[in-house]
Amino acid sequence: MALLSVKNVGASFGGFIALDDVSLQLHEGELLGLIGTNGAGKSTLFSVITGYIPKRSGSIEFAGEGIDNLAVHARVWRGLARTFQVPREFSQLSVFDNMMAAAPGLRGEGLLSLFLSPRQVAREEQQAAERVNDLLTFLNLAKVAREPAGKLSGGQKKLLELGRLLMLEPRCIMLDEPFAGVNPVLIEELSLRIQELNGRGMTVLIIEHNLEELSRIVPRMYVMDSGKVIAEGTPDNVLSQDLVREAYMGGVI
Ligand SMILES: Nc1ncnc2c1ncn2[C@@H]1O[C@H](COP(=O)(O)OP(=O)(O)OP(=O)(O)O)[C@@H](O)[C@H]1O
Repeated sequence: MALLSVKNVGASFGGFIALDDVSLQLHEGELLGLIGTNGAGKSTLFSVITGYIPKRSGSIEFAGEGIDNLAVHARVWRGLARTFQVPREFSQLSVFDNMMAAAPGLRGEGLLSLFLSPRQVAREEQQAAERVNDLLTFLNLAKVAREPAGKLSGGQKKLLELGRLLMLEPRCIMLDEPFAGVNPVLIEELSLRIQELNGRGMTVLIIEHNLEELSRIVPRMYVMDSGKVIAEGTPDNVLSQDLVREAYMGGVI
């Protein structure tokens, strides 16, 4: 069954058509790739799915329900969460505090906390801190937990971004170029973590320009060009198609 179903979606910026009749199915538990040349519309599609950019036509369903009218945060509550090409960490805050800031529903400093007992507030924070520590260990970031996030390498920032996403306890994660600006050792690390998450049942959709690494880990991918989906299938099948080879540098992939 499709967890995420994008049907005939169109989107434009002024008169420019960025998405033209795009359809895509992401199955529960799948690890799916989305590739395409610069400006093909991949990030725009992520933004439309997550509600950052309105669509002009078509429909989007998540877990069997239409989400077209939901705001960004309401889509996140349903379990749909994304990263951005450029990580958005709070550079002055520690890695640990960046993770804590992503914890949903912490009421320690909210008005609601006036009606909760201090013990209840402390328990919630304790639970979030335990989750942060578990995730930092999983992501191999425990050793830099007290460092300011701005000091991390490009790859560690991507791992932190993934961690902040996982704090939301999503059902489906959408990663926008997770390997961009990351050294080969950390690409391997990130790749393993993504595969491990998927092995535990997480549904994953990845936009990536590193076709070699992506092809190694995803069983299936879509290809976009000029706002349209031009191919779908296994990496070997897709990357050998003439239309795809033409889109990529006139035939050289
Ligand atoms: N906010 C915007 N306003 C106007 N045009 C935009 C906007 N965002 C994207 N575009 C245009 O829409 C097209 C698709 O952009 P998009 O970022 O979705 O492509 P992409 O496939 O993610 O590319 P890349 O791989 O380079 O990130 C591009 O021509 C881009 O210039």
